[in-house]
Amino acid sequence: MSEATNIHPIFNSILSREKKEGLLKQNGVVLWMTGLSGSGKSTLARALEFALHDLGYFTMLLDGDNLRTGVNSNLGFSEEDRKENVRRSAEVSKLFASAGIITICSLISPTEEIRDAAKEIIGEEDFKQVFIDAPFEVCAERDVKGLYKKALAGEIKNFTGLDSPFETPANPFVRIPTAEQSLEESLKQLLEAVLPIIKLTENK
Ligand SMILES: Nc1ncnc2c1ncn2[C@@H]1O[C@H](COP(=O)(O)OS(=O)(=O)O)[C@@H](OP(=O)(O)O)[C@H]1O
Ligand SMILES: Nc1ncnc2c1ncn2[C@@H]1O[C@H](COP(=O)(O)OP(=O)(O)O)[C@@H](O)[C@H]1O
Repeated sequence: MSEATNIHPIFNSILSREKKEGLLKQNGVVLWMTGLSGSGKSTLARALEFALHDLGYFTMLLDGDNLRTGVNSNLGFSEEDRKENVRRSAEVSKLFASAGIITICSLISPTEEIRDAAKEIIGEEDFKQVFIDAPFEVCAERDVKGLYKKALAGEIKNFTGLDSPFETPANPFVRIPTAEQSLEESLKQLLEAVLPIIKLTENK
């Protein structure tokens, strides 16, 4: 909630979103990737961005780890901080999507409440939830950054899936089971889901 008073927002620009989407020849959207650490969010987000770029789409990738070095640098991993982390990331994503950009936002965003809050900010129409699904044991086995080893040794507190919850998304736009298929198959599945919604609709 804003703490400032006497604020009078105007539309950012009189140039409409439709005009921008028309120029870019695409529909702006937020592809919201959720999943455990090590599930494959960043890997797939990067692969998707390259693939879309090669197909002529204009994209922006917002990755949780990266956002935490900048706009979210004062936040940790308590429930309150994760909520604020997701709130800010959703607000930023919304700005990019409103400029017609295909925005890939990859954050653990561990609970339904947190993801619903992101959906509320971005708007149901633009919010497409991509569940990157890999079991805790598989992520711990991959242990890309060595965080599971540390968390299981008690060196990291509030670790997602261990002493901090991760809730399975009830109704994702698409679920990508990365423990059951290759990166190439995951990317293909993701592209098949995404391409129909980003193709420019008539009259723009
Ligand atoms: N306690 C704890 N739990 C989970 N993850 C941790 C933690 N501490 C640090 N990290 C690193 O932070 C990355 C997750 O940040 P997010 O902003 O995506 O998390 S959240 O959406 O606010 O829950 C996460 O990145 P990914 O592995 O890409 O998910 C980790 O690199
Ligand atoms: N089908 C798949 N899709 C994405 N990543 C996969 C897949 N299969 C195995 N992996 C591996 O899993 C790891 C996921 O790590 P990362 O992308 O950093 O996850 P996250 O961003 O969710 O923490 C990478 O080492 C990646 O190569």
